[in-house]
Amino acid sequence: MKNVRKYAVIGTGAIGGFYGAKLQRSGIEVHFLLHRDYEYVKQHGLVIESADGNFTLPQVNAYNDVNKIPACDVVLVTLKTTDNFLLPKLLPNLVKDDGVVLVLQNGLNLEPYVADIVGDHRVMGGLCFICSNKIDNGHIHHLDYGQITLGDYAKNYRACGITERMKAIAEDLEKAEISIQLSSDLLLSRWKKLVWNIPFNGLSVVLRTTTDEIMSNFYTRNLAENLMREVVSIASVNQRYISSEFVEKMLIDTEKMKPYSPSMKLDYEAKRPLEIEAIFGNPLKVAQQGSIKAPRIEMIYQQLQFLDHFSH
Ligand SMILES: NC(=O)C1=CN([C@@H]2O[C@H](COP(=O)(O)OP(=O)(O)OC[C@H]3O[C@@H](n4cnc5c(N)ncnc54)[C@H](OP(=O)(O)O)[C@@H]3O)[C@@H](O)[C@H]2O)C=CC1
Ligand SMILES: CC(C)(CO)C(=O)C(=O)O
Repeated sequence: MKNVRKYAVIGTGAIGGFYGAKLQRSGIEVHFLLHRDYEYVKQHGLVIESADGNFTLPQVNAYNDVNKIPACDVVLVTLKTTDNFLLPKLLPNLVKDDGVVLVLQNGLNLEPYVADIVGDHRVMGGLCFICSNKIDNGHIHHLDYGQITLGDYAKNYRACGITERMKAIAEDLEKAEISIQLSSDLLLSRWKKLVWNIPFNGLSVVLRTTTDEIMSNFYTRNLAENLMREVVSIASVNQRYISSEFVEKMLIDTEKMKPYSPSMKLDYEAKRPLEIEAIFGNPLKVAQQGSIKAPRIEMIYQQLQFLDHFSH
């Protein structure tokens, strides 16, 4: 991988717009693929209203055709996972031979899907701990947090330690004032994130509520904890082991969080498709493979399917 890296952002929304804009602000060359607000962003650029300080980029490299973007060293995938069916068309010519596709989405088994398109050696994953929303054309509202946990990918999610290319990308992101943690085991990090996303993304939609209300009620706090424990038992099918202390910490951290609507709740309110398969369906497939019972997750999966079917 070269010393000076060129980035592409596939999906200039809440997280792609935010991280991409920070990278460009730090002096890195970034190319943004846009969708409905392409004309607007081409003319006016991006506005980032952020808890870390507001800033504007009056000019960005905006595209509505992936074929016009030059081949890049790092391609950030920041579409909703419900749009991942687009990736076989978007990725092959965009990533350089020695480049990587960095999958920044929520969910499980996203990297193997991308690896089938670009090869196992050109994939990396990242877990975003950020509260952000795209509120208008070219306008991102970043509310809180922002750290990315980066992990390299190898076939079947073999843990690959801290690689040189991870360090190189982390350096770019840190220079752009994005906080980074390096994970030596991407699959373990994905399961740990699901310990949070499965209860809170699911319950906030099904119960039309926010994290603080879930945590303040005896019954829903218990339900969240039991959902977390189901996630932990499914992870063991992948030989990834998560301690009870980790579950406890997640609960305590969530209690301390400002009241929040997770990304799936924002999607539901905006009548956008819900990321059910990536966050619930794929973990449930692993449960099935390992003959693990996860009745609460399964029920939320079924309820979400119902809500998603009638909401857009
Ligand atoms: N938002 C958050 O705080 C967090 C999000 N995540 C995860 O990050 C991922 C991205 O989520 P988020 O940023 O919120 O999603 P957004 O919906 O804000 O962003 C996705 C972007 O993809 C664009 N897009 C859709 N179709 C196309 C297309 N055909 N070509 C080009 N661009 C397209 C959309 O454009 P348009 O709107 O014009 O269609 C939109 O701007 C998800 O997996 C989510 O779970 C993880 C942690 C926190
Ligand atoms: C954990 C959280 C809230 C952001 O870090 C998230 O993943 C989401 O909103 O889906």
